[in-house]
Amino acid sequence: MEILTTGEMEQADRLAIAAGAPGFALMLHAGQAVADAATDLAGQGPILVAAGCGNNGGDGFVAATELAARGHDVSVILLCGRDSLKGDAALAAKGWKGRVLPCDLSALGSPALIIDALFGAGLNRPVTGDPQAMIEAINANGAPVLSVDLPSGINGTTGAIMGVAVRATETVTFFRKKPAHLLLPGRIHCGRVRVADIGISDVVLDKIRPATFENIPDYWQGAFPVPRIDGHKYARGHAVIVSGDLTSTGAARLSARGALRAGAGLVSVLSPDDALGANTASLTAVMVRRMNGAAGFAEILTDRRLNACVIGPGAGVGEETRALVLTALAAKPALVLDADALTSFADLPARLFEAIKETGNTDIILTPHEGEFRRLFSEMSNKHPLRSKLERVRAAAGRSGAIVLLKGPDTVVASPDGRATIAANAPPWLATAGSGDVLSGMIGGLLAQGVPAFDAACIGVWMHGEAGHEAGPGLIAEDLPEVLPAVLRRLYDRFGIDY
Ligand SMILES: NC(=O)C1=CN([C@@H]2O[C@H](COP(=O)(O)OP(=O)(O)OC[C@H]3O[C@@H](n4cnc5c(N)ncnc54)[C@H](OP(=O)(O)O)[C@@H]3O)[C@@H](O)[C@H]2O)[C@H](O)CC1
Ligand SMILES: [K+]
Repeated sequence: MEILTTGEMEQADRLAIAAGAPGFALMLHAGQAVADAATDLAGQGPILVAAGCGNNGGDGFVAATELAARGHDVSVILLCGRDSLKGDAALAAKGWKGRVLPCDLSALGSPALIIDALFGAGLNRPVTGDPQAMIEAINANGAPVLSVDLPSGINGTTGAIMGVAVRATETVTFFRKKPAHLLLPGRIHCGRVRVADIGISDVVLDKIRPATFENIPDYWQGAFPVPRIDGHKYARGHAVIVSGDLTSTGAARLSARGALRAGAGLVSVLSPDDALGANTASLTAVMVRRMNGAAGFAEILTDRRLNACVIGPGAGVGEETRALVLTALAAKPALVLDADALTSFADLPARLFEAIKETGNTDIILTPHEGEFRRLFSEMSNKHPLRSKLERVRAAAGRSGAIVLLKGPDTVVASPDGRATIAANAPPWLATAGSGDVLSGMIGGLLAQGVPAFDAACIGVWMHGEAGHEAGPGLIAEDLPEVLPAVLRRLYDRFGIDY
């Protein structure tokens, strides 16, 4: 499903109006959708609408009018004088026949529901003064809150808090989600998110051509790899995972198991001499192969059947790992660079990015967490506090020439071609030691099966999140590969694949 920035949403609005849908009709639909959600939340109790001075407030007036017509006890507080309302908002306020209370915090009372219609897409600066006091009072009130379009104070495009923001129980947005409904901290402030149809046709998307999508199976169903009845294990690729030395071999084994469970036909751990014993003693279906430094690695990779490679988990930071990465880049298998493979280039990012661009290989994925991202992409990290995670990852993909996957509760995957996805399905307990190692292996396993890199990254992230839910609280990284069959089974059912 497409995600629209507030600018793109305005464009959708304009295109719909140009195609014959009156702007006020859109507002009427929006207000009705808010009223429907409010009825579900408030039961028969009194409802307070806190309205702002723009069209978000206009939606609030329409909802108030509709709810009163349905027999609810409704009151409205307005941030500004009624006379200062303009356009559709003024029209909506005319339809409201009840009293409008002045912006007095004591007027909030003890409603069964507060409808937050203070600011939506038009928020353009930090919230101060009366609106700030109103938002703080709404948060302190204790009543459930239904936000119109966005929790007031949240920037729709970045998900950032503009000084202070409403904490909603539920948010009703219109036509499509905005980045703030998925990116943190916005997502936390939204509560449940409902997307309402307000009469804008999907045809407008042909003109807007959005490049951001929610990372859900519908988005990548066409790229999802299904083993063929007439296939064999060699048709499902051979992923190789580079192991660290004797002191750190577990990460590569976790990664390898992730690759195998994600469906790679064959998986090998490439092991330095000193770690051969440790690796062979603890692997069964995954094979182990001796690898002596970058020269040995180059020789192994001359076998083109080894079509996907993961470097980074437990690899160690320094010149040796840099050499392995440059060797893999030259050999051109599909490649996941994670953890130490990224940190090894923290002081020489340009060297990595130039090598990536020189290969012409488009199947390269960098999978940093926030710390690794900051080290590798220091020029596009948190210097601009209002630059969103989405924008930072897009910029990093453009700069590096690789797919960049920035992990977190709102994992963003971006491609140098501009496409990006945001995932919202990861449970908090997924943030545990070794979890990222399994993810890199799962993506390697998908690459081995010939899935294009951007899709492999998106599928891997989504399945990893689902595996987190499947294993549940208390999960450790070892659980993740073991619950993948259950995740895959549900996907097969969802896609209608026979098995
Ligand atoms: N897009 C659609 O399809 C539809 C959208 N609807 C609803 O409309 C809002 C967007 O309405 P808009 O009037 O553009 O903006 P807001 O209501 O969010 O904000 C109103 C004005 O508030 C001022 N502002 C901005 N930031 C602050 C601040 N921090 N403190 C005080 N005031 C602020 C700003 O005006 P200025 O002149 O003061 O700059 C805003 O313009 C959308 O979210 C939907 O709810 C339609 O009803 C349905 C179709
Ligand atoms: K709002």
